[in-house]
Amino acid sequence: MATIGEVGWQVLRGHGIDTVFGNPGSNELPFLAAMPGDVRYVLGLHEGAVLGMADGYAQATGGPALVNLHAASGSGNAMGALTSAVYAHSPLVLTAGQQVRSTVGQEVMLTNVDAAALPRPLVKWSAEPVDARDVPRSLSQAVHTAMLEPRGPVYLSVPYDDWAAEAGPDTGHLVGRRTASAAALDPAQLDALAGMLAAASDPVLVLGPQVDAAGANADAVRLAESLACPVWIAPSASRCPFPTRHPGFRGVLPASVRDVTARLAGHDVVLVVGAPVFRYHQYLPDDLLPAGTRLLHLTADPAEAARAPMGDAWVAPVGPALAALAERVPASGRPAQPPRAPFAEPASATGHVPPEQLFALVRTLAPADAVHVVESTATADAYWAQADLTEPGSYLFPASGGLGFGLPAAVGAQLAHGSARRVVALVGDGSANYGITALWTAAQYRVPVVFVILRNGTYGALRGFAELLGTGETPGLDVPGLDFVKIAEGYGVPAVSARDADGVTAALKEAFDADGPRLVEVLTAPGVG
Ligand SMILES: Cc1ncc(Cn2c(C)c(CCOP(=O)(O)OP(=O)(O)O)sc2=O)c(N)n1
Ligand SMILES: [Ca+2]
Repeated sequence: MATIGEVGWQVLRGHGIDTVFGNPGSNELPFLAAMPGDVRYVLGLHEGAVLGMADGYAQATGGPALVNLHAASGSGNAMGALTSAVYAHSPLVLTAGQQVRSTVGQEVMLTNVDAAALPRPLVKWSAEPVDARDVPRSLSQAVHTAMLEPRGPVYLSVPYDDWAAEAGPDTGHLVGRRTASAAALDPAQLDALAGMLAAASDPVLVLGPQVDAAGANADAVRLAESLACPVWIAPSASRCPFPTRHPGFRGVLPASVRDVTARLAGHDVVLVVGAPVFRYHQYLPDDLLPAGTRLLHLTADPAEAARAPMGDAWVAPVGPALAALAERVPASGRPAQPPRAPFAEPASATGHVPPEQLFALVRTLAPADAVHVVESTATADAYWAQADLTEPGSYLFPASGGLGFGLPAAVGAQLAHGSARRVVALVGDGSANYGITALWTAAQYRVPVVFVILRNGTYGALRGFAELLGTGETPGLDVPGLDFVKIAEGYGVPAVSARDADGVTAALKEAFDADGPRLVEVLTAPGVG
């Protein structure tokens, strides 16, 4: 008779899972011993990097992505990265090894106490099967739950003696099982939405990560062109759902009530698609909407619809809904949006490369369809001023703002894209440290990410918040003395440092020509310590 481990892996392989991101402990070894030979194990040196790699991989492939962590300590290390995965609706299947089932109650070493409670509320579902014979069905439930709308991470803790147990006779039904999210807006709902948009005198679209995750960017363009309206990306953008050089594109909405309301002023109808309403960040209170503005909200996530503080919401997968609205909404007759102004020539400096100049160099030197994984938190305006993103899946940012996403997610995304698309990571010298061990995985597996570290010697975004909050010069705002060339080389990634445009140009050209990972440290501020 087959073992639980053999059948469990048959269930996972039946879903096309051929890669595991992990960091093992003794509790995980029996699961890994049963792993089929055609499954790739990608080792990360810290579980935060493991989770971040899996998140980048899942967002690039559409998922599911399998993660294997070590009991409570490994799961705990991954929690920071999980705060982004849950808001990114990333379909991750987290598995964690548990001590021998009969010893858990006495809390022997490496017991994951109350394992299913540990990752909540950062997962859609969390469980530890009450009997070894339920492990294969629980694995099946985990994959289906992660992939059904709204997608999201799940967690399954499995006592390590379960894997050798004998599987029951009925597990064969699990391997071929398929589930699908079929809910959609009905014709009356679509007609009502299309009617409100067509009747609007000055509509505006606000698009979120679900649009890009659904690959519905082109339908968003069709709808925007029918309406001849401006288009914003929703605040705290974790993906880019609309071509940034399209005439209608206006940028990313700022992340405060006051500034969102100011940007929406004058519009009588706002259609938000595929984003929460809204992921504000800076606390600057004001009216939630301009007077006379109606907000319509379309999302796949019922929780986003329910918790929004204003507007009317419809819950359905956003891809089919956008396509249907693009079909239904007639040309408005308004003049098309004027072409975007050419890129501004960014300022240069002596002894360092200002961020906007760096982003302009990346735009001109990276492949046109490069995937940008960004985690440089004080340079967003400069980045979007120079962004030329067209394809779906071109941009990833930590969805919860929890740092440690950038370097690992870039490795995961590049593993997903293979030779089809290059991934460039644009990460601050503060953020880089939270996921730095991903450099080792990139080196060991020869994952050709181009890592660009923006070195300004400070937590720039916190300096911005200190100004906003009037907290002055608090401790913990500067990160001097970090040598990312030595750090990178210590993890096996060839690296150079550059402090002028010629140096950056030469380094990026070499990096994008390389068949392995490269790191380019760029001094982006004067007098960096
Ligand atoms: C895990 C974690 N720790 C701390 C923070 C707080 N934090 C920190 C420490 C930031 C500074 C990031 O500095 P950077 O060098 O990466 O980029 P900038 O210099 O461009 O801000 S932004 C921010 O929200 C966070 N978001 N996530
Ligand atoms: Ca910095």
